[in-house]
Amino acid sequence: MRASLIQIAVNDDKAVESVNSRRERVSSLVRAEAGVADLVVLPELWTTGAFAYELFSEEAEPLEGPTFEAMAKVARDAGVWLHAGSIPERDPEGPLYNTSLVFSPDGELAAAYRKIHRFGFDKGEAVLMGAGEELVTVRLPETVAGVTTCYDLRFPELYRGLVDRGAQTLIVSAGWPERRRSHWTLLAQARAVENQAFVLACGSAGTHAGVPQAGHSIVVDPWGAVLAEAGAGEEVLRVEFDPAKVGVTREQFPALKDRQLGLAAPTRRA
Ligand SMILES: O=C(O)CCC(=O)C(=O)O
Repeated sequence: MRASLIQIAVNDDKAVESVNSRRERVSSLVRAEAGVADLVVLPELWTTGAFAYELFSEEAEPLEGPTFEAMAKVARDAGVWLHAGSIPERDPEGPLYNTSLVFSPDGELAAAYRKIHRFGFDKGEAVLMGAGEELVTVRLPETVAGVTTCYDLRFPELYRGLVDRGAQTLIVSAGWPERRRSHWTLLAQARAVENQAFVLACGSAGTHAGVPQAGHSIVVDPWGAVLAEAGAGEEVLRVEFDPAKVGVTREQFPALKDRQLGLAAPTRRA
């Protein structure tokens, strides 16, 4: 399977690049992967920038808004599976959500995932957006992918839940800050090793509301080996991997079978 992770540089200054111009630029970048990739992955909140909190409400869209339309079209044009990163979604009945969209090569919505773990503790996304409640997997041609977003990467129980639903590839779409880049790399490898799954983690470049982004999108195999890693700037990270390696790894080193499921339920909060 051939995957392209497009590590978009987001500048939240609209005088430098408007949301519309970025949508067009990203569409061209995805279109350029026609014939090169089976799956394309984009970062979290690339229309606004993950830390440009004041833009969330201003640029929020209904699920089937302009980004949905543009990404559905470009998935079809390019003939690729497209994880189109996430949008600030305005639910007419409720709050904003940080919602990832996955399209099939015929431009149909294959999955929508509302980020479960919101970042910011008592500010930012954690207060401006609602929390998703549903784990989401999507069946791709050669693998089942679990869909996750940025801060989710710190919560291993989410990934175990996805594995229990059949996930063999774990996709992380992120706007991870440079300040904690070492955590990003370490956690991506940890999620791959402990779940014996591929991890495709697509970050963002640039600076969002004064927060420099880590970039360093990374693809890790089920043994924890880094197959590809991007630098800090805008880049298309291309990788080819064999999804069958998940089954082989799980069979040859069957650690997942030794889980003690009775330990999983938390008894208290830290
Ligand atoms: O967990 C982190 O260090 C970064 C998380 C984050 O930036 C996000 O979820 O938007």
